[in-house]
Amino acid sequence: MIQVSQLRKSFMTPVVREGRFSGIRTLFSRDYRIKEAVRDISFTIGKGEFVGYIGPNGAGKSTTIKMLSGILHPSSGTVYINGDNPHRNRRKVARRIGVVFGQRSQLWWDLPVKDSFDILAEMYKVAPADKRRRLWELAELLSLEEFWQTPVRKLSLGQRMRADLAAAMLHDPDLLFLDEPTIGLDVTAKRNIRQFLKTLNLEFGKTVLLTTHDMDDIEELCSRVMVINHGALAYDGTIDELRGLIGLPTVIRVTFRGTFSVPEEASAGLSSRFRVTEKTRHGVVIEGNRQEATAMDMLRELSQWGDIDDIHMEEPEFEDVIHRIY
Ligand SMILES: Nc1ncnc2c1ncn2[C@@H]1O[C@H](COP(=O)(O)OP(=O)(O)OP(=O)(O)O)[C@@H](O)[C@H]1O
Repeated sequence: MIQVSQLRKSFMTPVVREGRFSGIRTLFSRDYRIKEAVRDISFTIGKGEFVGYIGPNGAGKSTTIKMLSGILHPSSGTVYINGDNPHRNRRKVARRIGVVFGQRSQLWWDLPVKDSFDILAEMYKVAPADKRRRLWELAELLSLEEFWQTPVRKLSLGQRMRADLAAAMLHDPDLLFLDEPTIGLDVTAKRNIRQFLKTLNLEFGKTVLLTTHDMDDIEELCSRVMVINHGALAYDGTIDELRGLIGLPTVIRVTFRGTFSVPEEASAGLSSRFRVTEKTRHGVVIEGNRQEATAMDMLRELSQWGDIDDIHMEEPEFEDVIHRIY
């Protein structure tokens, strides 16, 4: 569905002059600095995937999304959306994709929400019957009626985001690019948006590429995560594999029924599969790396120490994992 090969984008920015009349001198400067915002990125995304695209500020996420949606022209490399080049076949590709930039609205600021949808339906040539049906579905999923007649500038951030998401779906695209759709929202609003995105993906089979700084968005929604850092792809895989690669331990707390005995090599930290970090009268706490031993391996070994009564497992926080990469 999306094929990206050796994608690059460089920006030329004038070198900022210092001293008197620095603004004017910068404006007429012939010295430029090249900023490589995206460097040799390649990936493919299949139909129905929900992929998180994460990275620190300035890593190149928005620049990538702009190239995928045809807003920016790559310096080199190729992008194909369903076999089409989004820059050359911009109109055709635009019909297949929906884009939401959380920081900017695509709705008309002074018009009631309803009017923006009328304009968008015209622009995308959505047939009146389709428009009615989709608006009915979207209004149901995103509770649009409460602000249907309100000018966009008077909407709360959460309402504005719901309206923007609905607007992006009005022409029924199969692919959604979302750039920070939960930015600045409170917990309830975030939950509602995530629920909507889950429904789009699971029930309507939409493919989603999501950029966010909210790791809960990623954990809740994405089966795959791509990490971009300094313009280059640093990781592409599942969240669990990423946890394993980074090597932060999984913590397992076990209590035993009655007596139990910890083998000497485990007490001494000689077991290569995990370490015992705490021992009490009722049980132990162990830490293990899921790359070296699965949770089942660890539990199988623990069950030989005594009669297990209760188990509590804590995966490393995704946030901590991400800090290790950035
Ligand atoms: N039009 C532009 N002209 C010059 N430099 C730009 C332009 N757009 C982006 N950049 C630079 O390219 C780099 C990548 O920017 P981009 O907006 O893609 O990052 P991002 O990962 O989306 O960041 P954030 O998380 O802060 O939104 C940054 O250093 C940015 O300053």
